[in-house]
Order: sequence, then C-alpha cells, then structure tokens
Amino acid sequence: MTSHPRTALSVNVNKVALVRNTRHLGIPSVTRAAQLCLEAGAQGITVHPRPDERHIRAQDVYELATLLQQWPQAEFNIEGNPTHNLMEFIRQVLPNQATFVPDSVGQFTSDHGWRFPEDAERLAPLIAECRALGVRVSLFMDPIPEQMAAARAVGADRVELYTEPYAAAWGTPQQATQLARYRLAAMAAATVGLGVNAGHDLNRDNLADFLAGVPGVLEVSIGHALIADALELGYGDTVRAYQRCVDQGMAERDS
Ligand SMILES: CC(=O)[C@@H](O)[C@H](O)COP(=O)(O)O
Ligand SMILES: NCC(=O)COP(=O)(O)O
Repeated sequence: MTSHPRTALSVNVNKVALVRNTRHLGIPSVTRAAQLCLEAGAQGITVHPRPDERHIRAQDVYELATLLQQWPQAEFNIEGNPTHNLMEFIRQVLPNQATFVPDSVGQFTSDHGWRFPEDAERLAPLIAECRALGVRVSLFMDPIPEQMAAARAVGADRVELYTEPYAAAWGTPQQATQLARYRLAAMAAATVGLGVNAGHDLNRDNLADFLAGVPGVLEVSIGHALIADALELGYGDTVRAYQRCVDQGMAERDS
C-alpha cells in the first residue's frame, strides 16, 4: 500500500464575485469568502479573471494576492487564457500557480483542454516566462493519455484534468468507464513527470469517488458547487465537508 500526499483543496471564488457584481454594494465580499475558506482549512484560492469581468475583476485579484500574503502555507492559483489577459496578472501578482485554460473571450464556461501539437508553439514561450518568474504552470487538459507527453514537452509542471465528463457520468452506468479514462490519463501524466490537478463540476457527491479512483491528484479546484453549498451551510462547514470528501477518497485509494 502506498500513500500519496493529501490532495489540496483550492476554492474557486468566481461565483461569489458573480453575485457581488449584481449590485453596487460590494457584498458578498470575495476576500471575506476567501478568508473564511482559508480559516476552515482550504489549502488554496483559485480565480478565473475572464476578460469580460463577468465575475472576478482585476481588483479582486490584487486584493486576494494581498490576503494570501497572510497565508504563506496556502496557494494562489490564477486561471485564464495566456493569449488574452492572464499574463498581465501573472507578471504583476506572481501567484503560486498559473493554470492555462483555452477559453475564448465570451465562452460560457470552460469546456475543453489544450490540444497538441496545435497549441504547442504559442504556449511554449508563455510557459517559459511563467517558470522564469517562479510561477508553476498547469495546463487545462482533457483526459487523453496520449496528450500528456506533449504537455510535458512544452514545459508544463502539471496538468489539470477537465472533470466535467466524469461529473456528468457520476451516478450512471458510465461512471466506471469515465473514471478509468481519468486514471489512465493521470498515470500517463505521472509517467512523464507531470503533476496532476483536477477540476470542473466536482462536488460533495462525486469528489471522493474521483480521488479514490485516480492516483496522485495533487490539487482539486472547486467553485460552482462548493459556493452553492456554502449558500446553505456557510463557508466554514462547507470547506470542512469537502475536506472530509478528500480524506474519504484518499483513504479508499490507499486502502
Ligand atoms: C477552468 C475551469 O474549469 C473553471 O475554473 C472555470 O474556469 C470556471 O469558470 P466559470 O466560473 O466562469 O464557469
Ligand atoms: N479549475 C476548476 C475550478 O477552478 C472550478 O471549477 P467549478 O468547480 O466552478 O466547475
């Protein structure tokens, strides 16, 4: 039996900003949400400052960076398309991690990963710049084992497996088949020296099964479902509930 490092929970606070932006009152506070999630034990905060600022705005990024200076053990993960507005945030804020996501400007939400070799040429210099700044780079990827070597070759430190197809299959006869795709992709990533993150539509129902079935997941970034849960339970109890899901999944994986 081998044990793996505990999977880090990074809370994505996009949807707190989405609600905040519907009035000019500054509530609910994005930084307050992050503070309460960190106090409850979250290991990181994630934001996706989209170019249209539908939710996370530039000021949120800077205020969260200031907050996270008080939490040296926690990580700041900034997501975005590096050919749009992401790199300016990376240069100014120097987060722990940049997650490159191939979204178009007005895209409804993230729904696919990068593709190689098509995307390699334009990503390589941007990855090199982040790494030269001391910022870890994670590439948002579909769970395709054959793509992992190319992701490593372009300089990525990690991949983030796009988990919506797994989430959509959870609780159906297709769950095991989907989970096997992610297990093979994670193993392929590890084989070429990539760390493995995961995210999109993970929730309290499907998280433990994912971590039980996919080896070596270093970080899950969870936003939509977690913030929805927090509307019912509060940030603290919600983060603790998700931490229990992480612990359950890892216990099953290591059993
Ligand atoms: C990369 C990913 O899957 C999510 O972080 C996604 O970017 C969330 O964006 P929205 O909150 O705008 O749906
Ligand atoms: N990278 C995934 C993320 O940050 C949050 O995705 P979701 O939980 O809002 O679907």
